[in-house]
Amino acid sequence: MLLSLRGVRRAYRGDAAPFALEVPAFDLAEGEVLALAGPSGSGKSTLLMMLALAAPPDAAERFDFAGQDIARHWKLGRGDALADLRARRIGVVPQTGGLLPFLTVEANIGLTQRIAGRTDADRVRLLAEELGIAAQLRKRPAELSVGQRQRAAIARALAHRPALVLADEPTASVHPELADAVLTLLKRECAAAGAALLVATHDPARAERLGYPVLACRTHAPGADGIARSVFERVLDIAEAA
Ligand SMILES: Nc1ncnc2c1ncn2[C@@H]1O[C@H](COP(=O)(O)OP(=O)(O)OP(=O)(O)O)[C@@H](O)[C@H]1O
Repeated sequence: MLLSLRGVRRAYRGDAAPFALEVPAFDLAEGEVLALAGPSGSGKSTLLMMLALAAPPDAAERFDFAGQDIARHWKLGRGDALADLRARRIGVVPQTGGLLPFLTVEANIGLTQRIAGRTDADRVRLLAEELGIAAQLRKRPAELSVGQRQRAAIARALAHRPALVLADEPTASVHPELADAVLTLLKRECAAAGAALLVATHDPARAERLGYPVLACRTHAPGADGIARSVFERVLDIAEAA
């Protein structure tokens, strides 16, 4: 199993609208694809940030990723181990590309490789070809169309051969035909690279139509304690689910 979480929780407290994300159980196998669906404010980004090892859980009975005990790393303050895992094993596709404006498209795509200490110019070119942006490699991001930027962001997320790609609403800022293309390319490239893929989306119907299994969260209005809750749950072990 690439990712296995049990009894994980992350909460935002404070007087105004406290919120808790609860993950009683969540499994994702190597190379698996999944769309995470839920209304605005249901905690999709919070879950992705935690899975990107960028935000700690408040509680975690188990949080394993790529054979490592993430709950223990957080508990021991092993920021170096978390950063190293993030750099080598995780790719992120942000909502609007997130490319660095002062680097060429080629350097932007190669950035994840440089951070992971694994440069491979051939792979950068191959990904750019597969994603139809090979002619754009010498340009800066501002000289690309929105769709080309999103494709460059997909290439960058995969350039260092991560085990897991996380995409937070990667189609939120593109028009509908392009949204289909982005989701299709993302799935195809992750499959080709053997990477697992998690995509947060407002639009589960589109994801489903394009062949993504969809995990919908359960949302609960604030109870007596005033805390709104969202629950993401998915168990792959049949014995455990029974
Ligand atoms: N830094 C923060 N401090 C306090 N509350 C926060 C913080 N970040 C998010 N929240 C709250 O946590 C809840 C979940 O937010 P999150 O961004 O994870 O939802 P989302 O499903 O990704 O929403 P959207 O689809 O609109 O992007 C929301 O109620 C939000 O107001």
